[in-house]
Amino acid sequence: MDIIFYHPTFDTQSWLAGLQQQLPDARIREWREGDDRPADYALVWHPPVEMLAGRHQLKGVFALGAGVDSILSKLQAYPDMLPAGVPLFRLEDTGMGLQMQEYAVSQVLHWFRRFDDYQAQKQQANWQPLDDYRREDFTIGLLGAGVLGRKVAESLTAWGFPVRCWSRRKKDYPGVTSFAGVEQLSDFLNGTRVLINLLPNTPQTVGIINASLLARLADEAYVLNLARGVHLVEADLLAALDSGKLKGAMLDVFSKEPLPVDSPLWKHPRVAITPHVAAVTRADEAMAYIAKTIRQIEKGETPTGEVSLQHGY
Ligand SMILES: NC(=O)C1=CN([C@@H]2O[C@H](COP(=O)(O)OP(=O)(O)OC[C@H]3O[C@@H](n4cnc5c(N)ncnc54)[C@H](OP(=O)(O)O)[C@@H]3O)[C@@H](O)[C@H]2O)C=CC1
Ligand SMILES: O=C(O)C(=O)CO
Repeated sequence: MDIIFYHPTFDTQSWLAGLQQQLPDARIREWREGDDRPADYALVWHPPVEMLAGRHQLKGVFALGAGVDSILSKLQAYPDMLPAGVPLFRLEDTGMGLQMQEYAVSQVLHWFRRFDDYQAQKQQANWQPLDDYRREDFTIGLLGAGVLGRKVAESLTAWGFPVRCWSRRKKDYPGVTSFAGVEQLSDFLNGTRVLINLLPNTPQTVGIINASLLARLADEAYVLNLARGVHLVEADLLAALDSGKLKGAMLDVFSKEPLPVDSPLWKHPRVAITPHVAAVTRADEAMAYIAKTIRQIEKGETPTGEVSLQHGY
């Protein structure tokens, strides 16, 4: 079996070596411009169109991340990039679930224990105990309840917070109230104090966190965007912070990355920023997952993790 690999920033040699250990019988090579030799599988991130176009013999393409929006948007522009019938897989969790849990739990607790207020008081040398927040007033709402959203929901129910989720299809997760579809979005938002976004970037979800959505959250709400920058209308977020509707926001992803130095988000006292690091691809776990999936395909089994081109995630 032949496998081609392309990632613009990963350490290609260590990936090739690691994959070889997982799949000792495979011939694995870095794809370089002009390489049109046969391949059974392609492992990619931001692939050049010519890497995949015309490769009808591929048995699978693996995105080296959880979100496939960059590949699918390229596919919109170049529909022949992924030959018809070739399945596209993405990374399901592979260590990202735990990272998302760490991020979400630490920030929710930061807001719940009012560390943002105490930090502001510290600037004024102000020694002033504040009223505790109550868990029942701190409902967490997860936009997106897939592989990562579910993990984050689990970690927050474990801390005793009321947790609800919103997805396309209804969920039955222990301790989590499920809302599904656009018709239940308002009910989901009503009373949500901390909104955590883990949706995929699709035509239906772009710009979903906008002024009208923010207005429906509980007062003094918080927003944690862990998914994609295009989900959030940054100007609407700033307006909601300045009006007092929102108390704080923590953003890992931005409509333009790196976030431009002149973005007002950098200077806003109630916006915290991380540079798209909420959950990164863990090489060992990703390689083990890809190898397992390839073995399943080779045995004629149906693995999970295939992207629905119809739904865009
Ligand atoms: N910041 C970072 O470092 C990282 C960000 N990400 C982002 O997180 C996203 C989520 O990842 P993951 O959990 O693995 O993805 P999944 O595909 O497993 O989950 C997506 C969830 O969104 C729901 N959904 C999709 N479209 C809609 C819609 N139109 N209306 C309502 N719900 C919808 C799905 O509903 P249903 O369950 O019904 O299908 C599902 O619950 C990725 O797409 C990526 O963009 C991922 C990794 C790292
Ligand atoms: O895997 C993804 O989709 C990411 O955003 C990684 O940072």
